[in-house]
Amino acid sequence: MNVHVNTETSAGSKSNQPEPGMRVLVMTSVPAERDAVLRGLRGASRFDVVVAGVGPAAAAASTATVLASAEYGLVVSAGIGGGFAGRAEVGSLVVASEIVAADLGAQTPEGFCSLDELGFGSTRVPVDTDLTTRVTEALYAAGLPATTGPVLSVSTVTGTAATALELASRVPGAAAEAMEGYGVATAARNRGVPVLEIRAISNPVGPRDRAAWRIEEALNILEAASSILSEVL
Ligand SMILES: O=C(O)c1cccc(C(=O)CC[C@H]2O[C@@H](n3cnc4c(=O)[nH]cnc43)[C@H](O)[C@@H]2O)c1
Repeated sequence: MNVHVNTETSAGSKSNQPEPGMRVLVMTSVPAERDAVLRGLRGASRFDVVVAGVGPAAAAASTATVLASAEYGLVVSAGIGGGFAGRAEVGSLVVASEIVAADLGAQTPEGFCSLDELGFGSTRVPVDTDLTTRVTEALYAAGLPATTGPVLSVSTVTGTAATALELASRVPGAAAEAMEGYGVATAARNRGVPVLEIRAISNPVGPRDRAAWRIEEALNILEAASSILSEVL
């Protein structure tokens, strides 16, 4: 885990409504995402930005470790992600309206059965609607192409049109896909800390074409979004 921690002490909130002046923990999966967020934040001292690693397990474990060591009023899962056709174009931003573990469940002859349907808990972490709306509107007002919708967390990056369609029908309105949000959100929920997820879209969700991922473009828009976050949070 690669930690960029500021040294100020905290008076963070554990309510569902983050308080003004709270400390904010931003979790990314890789150093390039962390660096983009840090460039955007331009030294804003209330923010700590931590590299968690790729995937839900690394994200949950790293977030839990950081939250055990300091008080935060908000946790943000931030990075690049895939965009669902017709919902989020490459180069745009998605702010999660909810964070959904879209492949957590069981395959059955009748189709996918979620953890919820199996009776083992919830695959959805709600996000405070007012906060999501405030952030999305601030991004939009700053001229950034931002939308809100469910962001799916998956353990396997989608690589076929069939899987993209299946996920979109499993979660109506699905806007983006990434790998860490549910892990970050689960750790935050366990400590009663509100969570946000923001994805800068680097690729469409669908047939795998890794060479076509527009990572630089997505990192640039993640940087721009982070500069707005430092003002609105
Ligand atoms: O190679 C690079 O320079 C580079 C820079 C920044 C990030 C990366 C990653 O590969 C990050 C992996 C991260 O990206 C998320 N992601 C992006 N697109 C998708 C997708 O279509 N489906 C699922 N996840 C996606 C994911 O959260 C990964 O952790 C490389």
